[in-house]
Amino acid sequence: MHVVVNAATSVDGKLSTRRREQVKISGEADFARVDRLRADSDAVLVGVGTVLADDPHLTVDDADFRTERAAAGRPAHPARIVADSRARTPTDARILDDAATTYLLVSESAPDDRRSALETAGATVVVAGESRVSFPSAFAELERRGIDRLMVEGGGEVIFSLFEAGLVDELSLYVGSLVLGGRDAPTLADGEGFVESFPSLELTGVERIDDGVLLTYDAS
Ligand SMILES: NC(=O)C1=CN([C@@H]2O[C@H](COP(=O)(O)OP(=O)(O)OC[C@H]3O[C@@H](n4cnc5c(N)ncnc54)[C@H](O)[C@@H]3O)[C@@H](O)[C@H]2O)C=CC1
Ligand SMILES: Nc1nc(O)c(N)c(N[C@@H]2O[C@H](COP(=O)(O)O)[C@@H](O)[C@H]2O)n1
Repeated sequence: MHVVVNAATSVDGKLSTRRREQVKISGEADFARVDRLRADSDAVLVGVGTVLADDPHLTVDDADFRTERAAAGRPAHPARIVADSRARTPTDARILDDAATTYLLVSESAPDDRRSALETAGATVVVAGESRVSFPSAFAELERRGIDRLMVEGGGEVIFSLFEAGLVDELSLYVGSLVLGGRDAPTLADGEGFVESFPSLELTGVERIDDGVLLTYDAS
């Protein structure tokens, strides 16, 4: 599976505010680029922290991109995937509507009643890992279900885990021209943090978009 992480941060590396409220960091042209990335993907993944904070829809906005996908025999929208160890996704989350297939990656510790409620709400539940989602085994299962190109949209906990597991192939990072600050605000990669061996990236592109900069990296 080819994994592309995309995120937008402030110049001080924050994904959102200390209140974890969504901030529009990207401008119009960058959101159009993100839409293109979604349209080129088999699935888009976020963590449950992002679902709880943003209630995202994760569908393709541009009708031409959807038509292009349909012409290639693909569903109009990529599948949506939530990493949600304890099945905390609300049953009325936008990600569970019938616009696209939604996979919920849960761990063995997810309560049965929450799993059933989310299945009833339309999710396809995949169990991987004991207390938290094991991305290597979850991705192997997703690959068996036909997901070869995966886009990851955040947040910082999930992105850290994917770097830690060596599962990131590409990173595209839009740096908007604003400062969010806050020692508790989420950053591109949170989690435990690395102390000895750091994932190193190869810078493959620098481009001005809107009033910010798109940095692209090869991480494989
Ligand atoms: N500016 C941007 O591009 C984006 C910003 N955001 C912002 O990021 C914040 C949410 O990020 P986070 O709180 O970091 O949450 P997150 O979206 O990374 O989700 C973390 C949760 O995922 C679950 N999870 C399951 N297995 C896991 C594993 N192996 N490793 C890590 N997590 C695992 C856990 O329940 C964990 O609490 C929000 O404020 C949101 O607005 C989110 C996405 C993109
Ligand atoms: N690329 C990007 N730029 C920003 O400025 C952002 N705030 C985000 N956030 C991500 O977009 C998701 C919202 O998706 P929908 O519009 O609801 O489909 C949000 O959940 C973050 O993953 N991204």
